[in-house]
Amino acid sequence: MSEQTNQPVIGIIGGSGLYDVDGLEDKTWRRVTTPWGDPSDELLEGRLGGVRCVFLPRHGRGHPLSPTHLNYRANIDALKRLGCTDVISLSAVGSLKEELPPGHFVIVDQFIDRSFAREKSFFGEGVVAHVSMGHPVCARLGDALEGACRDIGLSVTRGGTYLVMEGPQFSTVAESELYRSWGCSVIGMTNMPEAKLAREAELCYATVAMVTDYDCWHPDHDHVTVDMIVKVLLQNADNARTLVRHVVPELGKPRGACSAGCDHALDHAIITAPAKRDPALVAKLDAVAGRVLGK
Ligand SMILES: CSC[C@H]1O[C@H](OP(=O)(O)O)[C@H](O)[C@@H]1O
Ligand SMILES: Nc1ncnc2[nH]cnc12
Repeated sequence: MSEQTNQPVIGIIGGSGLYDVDGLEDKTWRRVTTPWGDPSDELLEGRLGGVRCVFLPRHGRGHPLSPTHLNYRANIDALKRLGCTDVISLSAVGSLKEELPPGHFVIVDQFIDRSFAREKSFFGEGVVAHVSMGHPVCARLGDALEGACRDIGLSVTRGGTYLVMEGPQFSTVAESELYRSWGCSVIGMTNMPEAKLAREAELCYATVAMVTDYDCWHPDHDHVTVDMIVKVLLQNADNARTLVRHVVPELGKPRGACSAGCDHALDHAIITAPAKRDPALVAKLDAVAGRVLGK
């Protein structure tokens, strides 16, 4: 029999417009410190349908943090440190395809990372690791999210590529058209390096990309503005909260090891010989890689 994850714990990262979740029992905001610095905010712990979950507002409550200035490593470490096994990313995105209108949800399955001003790995000098990113999204989580969206009647597409831009400015028309020519479905500023770090931390990760606008390429729609995004976000955020209430009890059922292998991503990733490892970095990796490095 496969290894049991007896008690899955569901992490939820709320993006723009999502600074809390409702329906949580026994909830407390908890400050978490990590070796990588401070996460975006306190983390909200509680239970949904008896399942433990942990919510983190990606940009902090009141949205003080821009995509470039998020401490992605601290956010993922904090979720792992609190015992999360699965992470759902809820993110506002622009649409790069006609058939993905505002209000539509996309369970993306690929990313193109064009961010460039961020710390992208927990590893480095003293402990070098290369994890596989061929399939950056946990298909098991994606299945559950797709099923839950359909159950509650949301308009959803399974699969698609999320282009991660650095921002904070929105794209030029030439950039938007370039990403369209690459076949990308949606554009946003936050899901990388988040997904890479989740993989390094052996967390199952999947994104619900919630379309707010048509970016700037569509001849019949105004170019994206924050005002435009916020208007659509309110409805998207309500739908996302319903989705969370629906999917968390499902994901919290006891299960075997992740069928997609996310929880063993470090099995063959670390190349630095034990004798050459930097003890200070090994210590910082206690939550993220304690399973393979020893606590
Ligand atoms: C406020 S609109 C632009 C902002 O919204 C998205 O963030 P998130 O993924 O956290 O919802 C987008 O990536 C930008 O950061
Ligand atoms: N058009 C867009 N570009 C980048 N990030 C976004 N988030 C929401 N809409 C966006």
